[in-house]
Amino acid sequence: MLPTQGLGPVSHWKWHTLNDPPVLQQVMIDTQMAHKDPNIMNLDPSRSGKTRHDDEEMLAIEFDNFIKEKSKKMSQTFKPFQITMKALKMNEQFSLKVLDQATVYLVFRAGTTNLKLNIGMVLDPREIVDTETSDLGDVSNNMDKLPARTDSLARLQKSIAHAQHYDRSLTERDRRIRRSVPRGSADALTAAASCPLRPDPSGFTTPADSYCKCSRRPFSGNSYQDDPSCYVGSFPKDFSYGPFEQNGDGDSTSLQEDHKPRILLMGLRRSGKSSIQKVVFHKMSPNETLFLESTNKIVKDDINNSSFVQFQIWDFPGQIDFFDPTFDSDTIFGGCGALVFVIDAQDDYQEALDRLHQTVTKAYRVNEHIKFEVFIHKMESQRDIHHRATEDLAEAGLEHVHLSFHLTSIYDHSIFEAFSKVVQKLIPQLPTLENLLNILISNSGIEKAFLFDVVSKIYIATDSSPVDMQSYELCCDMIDVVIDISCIYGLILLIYIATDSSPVDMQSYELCCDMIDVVIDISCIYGLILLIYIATDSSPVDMQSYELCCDMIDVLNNGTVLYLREVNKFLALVCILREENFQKQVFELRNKCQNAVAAERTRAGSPEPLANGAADSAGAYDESAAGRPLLP
Ligand SMILES: Nc1nc2c(ncn2[C@@H]2O[C@H](COP(=O)(O)OP(=O)(O)OP(=O)(O)O)[C@@H](O)[C@H]2O)c(=O)[nH]1
Repeated sequence: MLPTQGLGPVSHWKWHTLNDPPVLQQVMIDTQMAHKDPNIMNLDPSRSGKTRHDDEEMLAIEFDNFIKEKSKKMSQTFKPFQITMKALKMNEQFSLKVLDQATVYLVFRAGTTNLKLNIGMVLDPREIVDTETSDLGDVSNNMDKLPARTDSLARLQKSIAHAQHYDRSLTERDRRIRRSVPRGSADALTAAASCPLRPDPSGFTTPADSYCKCSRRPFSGNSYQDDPSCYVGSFPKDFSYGPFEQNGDGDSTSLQEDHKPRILLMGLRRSGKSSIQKVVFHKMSPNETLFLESTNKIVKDDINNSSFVQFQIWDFPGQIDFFDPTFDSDTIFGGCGALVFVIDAQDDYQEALDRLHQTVTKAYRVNEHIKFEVFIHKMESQRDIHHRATEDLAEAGLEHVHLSFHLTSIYDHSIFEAFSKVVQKLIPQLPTLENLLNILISNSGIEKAFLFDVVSKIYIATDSSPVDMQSYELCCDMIDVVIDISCIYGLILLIYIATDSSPVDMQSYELCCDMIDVVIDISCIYGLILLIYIATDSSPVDMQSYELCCDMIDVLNNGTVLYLREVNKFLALVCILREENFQKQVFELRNKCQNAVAAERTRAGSPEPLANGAADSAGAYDESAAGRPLLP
């Protein structure tokens, strides 16, 4: 407590047991007031301008007492005690009212203003050694104990932990963003943000122009030169395909005109067709699908905004009747690439199997090239369904018709995985893409590479190594994080750090700083690089991203790096690789960049940076960083 002039020298109340009156003690060592707030100091006019000189002898005595008191406290066993209610006037405005350990009111009264703050808490006596300097945030109390005794305590603990983490990360972010001395890397970031991925295809660029055009500010939507509508560097948050188009079943003109691959969603009523479509392509959360109304006409959805995923999905009503004369099976099945039949495995599926059989035979007669995909949806009893469905077809003489079965649920990533496979079969470039990814991983130490459609999170292609669900989920989570963060901050570059609660060590921190520099350097030349580097705990940018990252941490705490590179507005390459391989790649890439810059300068006949400051990639490239080892 800060005394006023009338009260005496610097002193504080010491309150050892709540049943004894607190004792006012003079403070010799100013432990609590290392950073004096001038505003508070001004409240005491008697001390203005004066500095208190410490009395060496008194300090020595107090220090000695302090040690003795501390050791006594440490050996002492605390016993729980009953508290008698107490009120204590501290000064003219403040008073304290103690009801029990958890209810201690600090009351402020000034005129008609009356404020009350509960500062009580139940402390764990085994952990409190020093009551003098403990801060509320420093001591653990009953609420910190895990596992929490009740759900509400658990929620409270989670919120507190989140809030503390959030607070720490904000401070950390602030510290990093508001550097007092501008650094080269900040300029590099500006330059990188304005750098197109590819040189101007028109060819009318000077050598100096060919890498960067930095007329744009980093946080605005940057564009490809060949596609002004494409953003580089930040996926918009409200990322989705165009409006959900609802054409009635009579719209046959547009059916014939449209040559995009068509995917039909069929199945019994309430099997989950519309939910699948909404969750995968319209970002609906699974819980919201509970409120979906039954579909009563064919709903056509154009998935056409993406560079690769261009098709239509037709969602059929569950009760569709193939024998109805208005059902034009030639038009419907004729232009169909894939037919996804959804079976609700939680329901009695005999009827669904009958309908599957009926649908496949009808469709096959019209179009032999249809890919038949069966989603065994909502559950795991796929074996029986699989067996009986193929048996039924064989009995009808259609044993050569191939059905691909997928176990799906909208409540996990399985529905995205299954849809990825459906879409991949419709992409003519798939073998080339797979080949390229195979070449990429065999030359780079990458363990798994996915080419993602970032909107739907279905993957267009992957290398030929098996896909495990966990890696796929990780990559999906990463896309979510990147979309969240890039749209909040418009940053093109991110080193994202998260792990368990182990302390941050300086070495990993410095390593991350180095990596930021390196990636900025590279992105100056190669355009956009988005990177999530999981290394240590710090700096989540927002709660949602933090939670997503937490999910990833469980898997990625063993030196694995997730790497995302935006290919264009809708496509991203996401790779999983070992940390040491990543270091190697980054290092090699950096050397290549350095050589490229040097070659470009020689070609331009200019030993100086190509253009000034942030407006030029070469200028922004920090050469002193090039020879610096990545690892401290
Ligand atoms: N448990 C579970 N429920 C799901 C899943 N997918 C969808 N559902 C639920 O199934 C119900 C029916 O979903 P819809 O998408 O309306 O089914 P539909 O096949 O389009 O139905 P119709 O339009 O009548 O043909 C909804 O309550 C969904 O929440 C899933 O994977 N698991």
